[in-house]
Amino acid sequence: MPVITAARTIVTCPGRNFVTLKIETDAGISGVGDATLNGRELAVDAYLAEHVIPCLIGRDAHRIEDIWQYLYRGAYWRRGPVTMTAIAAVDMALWDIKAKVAGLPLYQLLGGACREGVMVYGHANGETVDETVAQAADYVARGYKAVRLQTAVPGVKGTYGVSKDKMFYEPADAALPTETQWATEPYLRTAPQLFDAAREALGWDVHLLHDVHHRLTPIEAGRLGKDLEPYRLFWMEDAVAAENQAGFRLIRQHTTTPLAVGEVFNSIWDCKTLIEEQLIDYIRATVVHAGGITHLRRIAALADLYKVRTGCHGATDLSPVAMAAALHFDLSIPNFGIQEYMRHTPETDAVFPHAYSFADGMMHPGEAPGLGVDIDEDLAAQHPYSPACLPVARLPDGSMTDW
Ligand SMILES: O=C(O)C(=O)C[C@H](O)[C@H](O)CO
Ligand SMILES: [Mg+2]
Repeated sequence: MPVITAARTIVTCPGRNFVTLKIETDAGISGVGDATLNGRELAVDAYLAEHVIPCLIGRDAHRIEDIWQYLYRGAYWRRGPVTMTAIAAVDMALWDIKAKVAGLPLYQLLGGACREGVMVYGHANGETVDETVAQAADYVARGYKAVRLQTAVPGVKGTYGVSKDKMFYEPADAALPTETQWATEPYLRTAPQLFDAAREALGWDVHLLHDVHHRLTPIEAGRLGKDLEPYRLFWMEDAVAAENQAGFRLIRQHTTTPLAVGEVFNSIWDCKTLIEEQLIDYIRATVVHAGGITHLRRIAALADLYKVRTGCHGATDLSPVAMAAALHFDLSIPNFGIQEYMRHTPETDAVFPHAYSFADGMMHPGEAPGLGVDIDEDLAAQHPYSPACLPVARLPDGSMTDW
């Protein structure tokens, strides 16, 4: 059995902040796990360093489930994004070690491939409907089978999802939260125009997705879902604040547009009602924020009973370590739906050399043993941590709303 001899976190900022956990064993084999919680990176770093790492030393690295239970139950204060991101990092690193010891890519240990590749969606965004549709066309030309479209709402400064840097959208942009605006009525008028233009230009052979980013009330979301029905979206994401799960019952009564939610969920308990009552179609809980591969497999198994498919979060704040873990998971589960894929910058890719690849709209984790991703610690050290927060949003009258 490989015994855990040391563990440490590496905080680096190759364009954006990432926290990586590295666990070492007496077998000379180490594993990596992503511990990045966007805008709150140092909270997880401290949680790992102060409360988790001391508990790992001397344990059998192969006992993944037992260590998961030990950390989850042992905290007494269960769940929450900081705790579950820390546990996720440990879990990913232990699966990495186990698969390296076996000499197999991780997906083989998870039951083997259920499909040839993982369908991903990219992000198209623009200041105008035309610019956004042109961006989407660019993604289609690059082989993408699915594209998320977000366009600026006229008169709304800093509309969610619209960025100057088209390829590497990163909302955590300042040491203190940037103030953006939100106005629901113009948004509800603009979104159907966007998808009308998109279908007109792109046709029907590409999946179109949209993220509402928690902005609407349930009845507004029902109206938007209904207005978008003619354009046959793959999904409408985060239509209401995810805490208000009863809101999804109301949305369901009004629209057949498929619903996705869950990027901010951190445990199966967040997903349970929505899945069991079949209030959603895609669960977006992700490997780094929902307790790692061990816990996400449990969520996917529950979802499979109700024909709910996965659509894991995959924004750039998930490091290449989490991206690799997600791809092994996606390849191995029966009820995979789609995987979000926002490309990392070349600086990030250099710090995290990886085996996964993209071709023709599909990704594959590769055949390297383990997760197939590493961290170049010398290079990481050249990019020191730089504080960056997610934005906040205000309504036209100045009151705070959900970002
Ligand atoms: O990728 C998405 O769907 C998002 O909503 C991106 C989030 O705003 C981002 O990951 C927050 O850290
Ligand atoms: Mg989202």
